Amino acid sequence: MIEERRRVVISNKKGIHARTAAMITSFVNNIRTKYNVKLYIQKENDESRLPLANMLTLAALRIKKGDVLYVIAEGKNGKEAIEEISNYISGEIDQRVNNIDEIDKLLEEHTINITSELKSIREIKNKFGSILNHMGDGICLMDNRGIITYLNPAYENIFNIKKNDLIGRDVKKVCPSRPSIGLLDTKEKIIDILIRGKDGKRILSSSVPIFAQNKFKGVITTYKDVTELEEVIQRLHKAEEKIKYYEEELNKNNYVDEAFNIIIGNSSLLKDVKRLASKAARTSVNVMIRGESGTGKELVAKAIHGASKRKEEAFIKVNCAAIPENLLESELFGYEKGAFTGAAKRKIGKFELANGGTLFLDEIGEINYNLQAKLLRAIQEKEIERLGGNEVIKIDIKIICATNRNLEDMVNNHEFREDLYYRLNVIPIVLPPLRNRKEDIGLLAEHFVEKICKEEGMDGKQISRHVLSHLKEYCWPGNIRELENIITRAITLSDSEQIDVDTFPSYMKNEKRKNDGLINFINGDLARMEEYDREIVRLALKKHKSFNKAAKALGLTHRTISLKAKKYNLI
Ligand SMILES: Nc1ncnc2c1ncn2[C@@H]1O[C@H](COP(=O)(O)OP(=O)(O)OP(=O)(O)O)[C@@H](O)[C@H]1O
Repeated sequence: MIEERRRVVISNKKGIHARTAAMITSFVNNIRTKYNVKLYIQKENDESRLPLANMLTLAALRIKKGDVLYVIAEGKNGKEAIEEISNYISGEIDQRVNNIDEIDKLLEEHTINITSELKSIREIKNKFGSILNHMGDGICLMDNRGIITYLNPAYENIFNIKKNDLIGRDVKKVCPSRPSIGLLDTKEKIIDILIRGKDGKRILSSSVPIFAQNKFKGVITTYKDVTELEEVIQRLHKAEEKIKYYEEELNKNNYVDEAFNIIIGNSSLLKDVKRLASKAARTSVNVMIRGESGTGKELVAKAIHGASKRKEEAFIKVNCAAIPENLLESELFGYEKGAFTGAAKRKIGKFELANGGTLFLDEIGEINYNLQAKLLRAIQEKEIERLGGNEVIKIDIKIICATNRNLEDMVNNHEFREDLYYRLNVIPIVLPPLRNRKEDIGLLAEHFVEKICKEEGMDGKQISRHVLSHLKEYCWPGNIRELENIITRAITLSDSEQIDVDTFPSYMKNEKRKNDGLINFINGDLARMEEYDREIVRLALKKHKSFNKAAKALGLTHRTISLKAKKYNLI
């Protein structure tokens, strides 16, 4: 874009007042049309240029005689345009009045324009005023010297102060710690600075500099009261911490150490056992494992040891039923050479061997009454003496006991010491019999097939659903040990890859028939409600062979019975 500029010294006696401005504007308008240019004016020592189109703009510059102006033209014919304008305004403009009517008309038009512009400016001012007055954030305006020029009602609320006490005053004196003061020098915005009100309120302040025509005019600052928000955030943090704590606690409760992976089964009963046993492993207290023979008591004891901090130390098992009564004491506590006839050399007892580790006392119910007292003392005092010796040996042992006997009855019959009972029964873990967790039979059977095939060096044999359903129907008086035996036998006797039902012992088949009865199917014991539910659904499906008919027979919906069949693994 071609730009021309020309320096003009004003020689008009009265400078450029309203009438002169009107005359210039009228002249300039003709020039603009004649040469098709854009025209500007700029006062000397002023950076901003103004469009030369409006008499108001011109008059507002208050140009006096002798002032210097630059006339600027943009456009192809700018040179000619500037020439004519410069000549016009550099002379005695007032003497050029030849048509006073035209000038008056011009002035009248401008007066109308001014009035309507003023009106719209006033409207804008009112709108902004009302917006600022109703804003939730506090607003403070100060000029370029730091004099407070405006405060809105929200500001008064946030700082609990009357605006009249501050307006017109120097911010550095009345609010010396305000971050916005820094802007008077830096003229750079600052965002989201947290300040504190006198009453402890937390207030977020952001300040931006105001520029008009590149001149720094002042600062506008907004203040947001975030006290409540902060409190909510703090409450939220606290709630999050609590949730984290509860989650950790829950995880601790649900956590099962991987040492328990040796225990196969996914039934909810077994999961409960694993969770409790895993917890017991993390403590130093004694554990009593109860359950029928072959339910996995020893396996659980080993897993507890494996999950405890003693896992690198010894796990010593004593089967109290397998050792003759008169030998059990020396087996447990050891003896010195010559302690009794036949004691040719010193023998270290199981307590000493287990020191630092775990002592598993299986069949604890078989210990005689006298030995129970010695056992109690050793556990209580945490020390033992070898038979025939007088050296006191400190022991640090986790005791895990197991029994399938009814210890409570034994206590009542004075066959088992009550004090020892309470000492050992700190965390009782009850292993459910296999018949009460038939959901586990599938997993266990597959586990044993794989294990036995590996041990016997056989190719992988398989168990069909048909065989599995046979296994599930049996009541398993010998529990998992029996299941393992039957699978070993079946694998050995089956000629084909598939394990055959014919290889099952005949008592199993007879038992199956016996168990078709409802209430008696668990050796006369009562089972959990769920087990009966499962049995009823199983029998109904077996008899009716369709969900619809079975549901009708039991007075259930098709959906309910199919859900139950799925839940109980019957399909
Ligand atoms: N959940 C299980 N997963 C895998 N194997 C198991 C499980 N429960 C038991 N067994 C196996 O079954 C057999 C019997 O288990 P264990 O000796 O632990 O039972 P027990 O209750 O101590 O028996 P008893 O009262 O007769 O001493 C073992 O070979 C064991 O490995």
